[in-house]
Amino acid sequence: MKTLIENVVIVTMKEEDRPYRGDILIEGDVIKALSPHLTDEADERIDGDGMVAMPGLVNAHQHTPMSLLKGFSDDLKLMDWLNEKMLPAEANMTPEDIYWGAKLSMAEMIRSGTTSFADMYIHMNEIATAVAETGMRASLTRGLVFLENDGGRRMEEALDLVERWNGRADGRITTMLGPHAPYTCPPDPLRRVIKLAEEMNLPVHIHLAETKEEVMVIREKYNETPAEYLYHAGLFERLHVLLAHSVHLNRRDIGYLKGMRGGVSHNPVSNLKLGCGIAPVVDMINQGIIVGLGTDGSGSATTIDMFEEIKAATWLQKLDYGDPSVLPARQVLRMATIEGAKLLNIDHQAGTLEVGKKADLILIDMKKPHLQPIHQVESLLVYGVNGADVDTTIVNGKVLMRNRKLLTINEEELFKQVSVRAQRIVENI
Ligand SMILES: N[C@@H](CCSC[C@H]1O[C@@H](n2cnc3c(=O)[nH]cnc32)[C@H](O)[C@@H]1O)C(=O)O
Ligand SMILES: [Zn+2]
Repeated sequence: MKTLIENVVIVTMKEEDRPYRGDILIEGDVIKALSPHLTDEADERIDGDGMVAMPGLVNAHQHTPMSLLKGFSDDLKLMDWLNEKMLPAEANMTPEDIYWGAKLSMAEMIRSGTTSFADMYIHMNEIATAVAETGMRASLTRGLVFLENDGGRRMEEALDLVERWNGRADGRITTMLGPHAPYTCPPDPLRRVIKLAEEMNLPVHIHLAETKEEVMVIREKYNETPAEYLYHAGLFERLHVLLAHSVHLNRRDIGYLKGMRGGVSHNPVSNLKLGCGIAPVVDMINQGIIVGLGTDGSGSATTIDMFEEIKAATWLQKLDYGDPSVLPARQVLRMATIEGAKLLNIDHQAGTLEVGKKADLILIDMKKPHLQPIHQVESLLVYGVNGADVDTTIVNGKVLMRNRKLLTINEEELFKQVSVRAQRIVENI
């Protein structure tokens, strides 16, 4: 199958490239050619006039089934929100609920230009099934909490996910191990997970230093900062690690992360809404730490439109530094694409438009009052575009949305399922 996208403004997101008008040839699941003018025959042609083509966005931190909990308990502090609302609601969720909640998030992500995501949750078999069906690319993790017991069952589920799904769905699914956070993982189980991840050659996905409260709790328990705690457990020695949040890091903490494999998912909308603070994004980047963007679950962020994260990320750093030149448009776009792909360990496949990479790309319709005229495409992509401007979403060479119509998800059925399920889940909370 060959698809030719013609006469489109191409933003490759490669360091050395600048936007240019041209054609893109997709053959099977890969980008076969990118050029100002192609003359190839194709089975399908897409007229790209008035559109911008860019790499699909990478959402580096998600809890997809939490879409069922959006708007249910806003304006609370993180620990109250988590312990009193989210965890009891999660206890009421059946595997089928998880499947539909995950699908709801995927519908929203495809609609707003996200092509891959990193997910940490429960009932991962159902999430993986939804990924296989919707056609997205994902890195999946069973969250591991070791508070009231040794987490044995959770560990078994984590390994079951790896065994069943790593490398599956045409290679679109990969897996990580997911010790949930410093405050839910005591030293012994944390070290066990680290050792296992090293033996199995799996990356690790974990929350870090999201709130001031967390810093206090870890100080009381271990007389360390959360970053020190992970460092001394050996997390940054060999493993590829995806750290979510990393809001409250001091200079020494950033030093511990320096040179690590993997990096940080910055989730500014969730941090803003939960009043967590402003992550030291520019300081981390200056130390060579890779920083990508994520939404966190819709339970906290409400919407999972990565274009909102793009705006929030750059606005926050500009405000924090009192300097509009920090995190310029191009850099924040790279965070949402290639840097995120590095975090998911899929940068050999995704994150830029390049011949030989998988065809994960989006077309953005610029024929809108808020996106005309076009002086600098990259500036408009950051400060102007929102998720609803995405016209077409392609993952692994397959078109998942065209002219804003979803092709792998039946939305009518989806909305029916989620409204009934969402009601039931929160009934007694
Ligand atoms: N609670 C599960 C395991 C963790 S899955 C991932 C967890 O992260 C939780 N979560 C979602 N957003 C956040 C956040 O911002 N910080 C910390 N945890 C979060 C979410 O509610 C979910 O429980 C169990 O008992 O087996
Ligand atoms: Zn999270």
